[in-house]
Amino acid sequence: MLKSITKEILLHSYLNFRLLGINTATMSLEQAKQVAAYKAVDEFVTNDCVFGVGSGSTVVYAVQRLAERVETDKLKVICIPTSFQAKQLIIKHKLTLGELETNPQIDVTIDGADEVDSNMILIKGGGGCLLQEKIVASCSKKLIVIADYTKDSVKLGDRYKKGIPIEVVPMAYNPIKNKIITLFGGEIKLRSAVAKAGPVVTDNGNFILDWLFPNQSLDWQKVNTTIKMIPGVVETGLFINMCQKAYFGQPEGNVIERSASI
Ligand SMILES: O=C(CO)[C@H](O)[C@H](O)COP(=O)(O)O
Repeated sequence: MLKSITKEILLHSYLNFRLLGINTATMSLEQAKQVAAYKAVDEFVTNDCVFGVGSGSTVVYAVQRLAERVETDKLKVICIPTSFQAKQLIIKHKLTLGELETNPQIDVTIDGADEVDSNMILIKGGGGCLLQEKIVASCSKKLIVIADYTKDSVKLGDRYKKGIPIEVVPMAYNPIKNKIITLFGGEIKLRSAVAKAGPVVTDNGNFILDWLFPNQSLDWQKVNTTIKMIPGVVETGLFINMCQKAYFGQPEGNVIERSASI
């Protein structure tokens, strides 16, 4: 039943995209995000659960699906946001908004990713929400990633070319930048805002550095710990040993799954 509903929704989306004149490549990417999101919600969201809501464009589909399930299946779900965007999505869909103060233990968080390597190490923070995303993930029994096929890689940096986002306290951005380059090499850019002059300011009032790391094999656990020890670094976009399962939506509409080895 659920499968046929999902198929029908996808067919409608396809026809709508065609009518709106959106090209097939765009349609495929959006369709890929949607199928991954719907599958994850259908498999992991249960009645009476506390649900972590990730950030980004793929999560929009997950929240849409959650709202449908809450309505049709009368599910009781408390939603914990990972960003301003996630909070707005929860409010828009009239879902129950919670917070870590009252719900410190989350059953499952569904979030997007910029890249997922073969060891289930994630790069996150392309949308600048890495700090709250990592806090919420760390309070979750399960972190499930939803992504389109372009995020699926063997080695970090194979697919995502914008580097590892690092959230930093504004006054320290320049020394942190120099320290990371001295320690590991590569190049670092202070992320610039698009519709504002100057840098991106995160939901937490910080800056984001994007570290274009050198193309060599790195011990990510060690890299993450070392960077986090630099005074002024708030959080990195490296998510290591946090994600149990990833769903990659494919252009043809199917979903490829990857699980962490335990
Ligand atoms: O980490 C994130 C935001 O900080 C997002 O989850 C990541 O950027 C993926 O976004 P999208 O689903 O739009 O591709």
